[in-house]
Amino acid sequence: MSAVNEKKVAALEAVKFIESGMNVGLGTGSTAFFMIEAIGEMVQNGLHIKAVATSNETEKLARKLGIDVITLAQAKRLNVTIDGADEVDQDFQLIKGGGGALLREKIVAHNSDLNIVIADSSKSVKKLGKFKLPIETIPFATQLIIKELEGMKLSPVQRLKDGEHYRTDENNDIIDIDIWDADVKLTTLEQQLKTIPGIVETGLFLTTTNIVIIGEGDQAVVKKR
Ligand SMILES: O=C[C@H](O)[C@H](O)[C@H](O)COP(=O)(O)O
Repeated sequence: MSAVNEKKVAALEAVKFIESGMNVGLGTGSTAFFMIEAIGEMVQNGLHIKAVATSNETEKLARKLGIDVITLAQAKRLNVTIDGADEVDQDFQLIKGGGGALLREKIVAHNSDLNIVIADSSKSVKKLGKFKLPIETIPFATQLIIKELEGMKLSPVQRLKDGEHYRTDENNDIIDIDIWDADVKLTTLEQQLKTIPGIVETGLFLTTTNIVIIGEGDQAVVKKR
């Protein structure tokens, strides 16, 4: 079975956790797409939920499918959030942000009682870091942060789109860094990065995930923390 279908297998398992009356966080990306599509269908069939979107793209899709989208402030707290990941390890740690949505995704995950991550089997790794870690930076500081990250031997590369600097929904930059050979623990690395002024957030999600659902062929493998 192709990776695209494994994404759908994981997504369809995850939406079983959703019940009427819930506030639901909607992730971003090609895996989250299948989850949003499934929720749209459930709403058509009578499910009543309110949703908070982690990106403009997700919000647009959700509204198109008839899902009631509210702000995080209106929701106050989320019952469950379902989101994708670029990599997930055995300890429920993630790299996210390949699609540039890491900042809102991390805020939504932090404000959610239950965080479910869905992925195809290619995303499941023993060690995080083959995927370059995205970090979101304030444009005013980006070039100096790149110099600092070069000094930390993290091979920073500013993300581009159509030859221009990529801009997030919050109008920030993304720098992708190589953490594969970083000789510090991920928690330490996260702390080090967050102390650099101008780094708004990193794509390391180390503690928020409660459930990981991996599509393996036509099976959904559910792992609970
Ligand atoms: O910024 C994007 C998000 O973190 C996505 O959830 C992540 O990049 C995985 O995306 P996809 O499901 O398209 O591989």
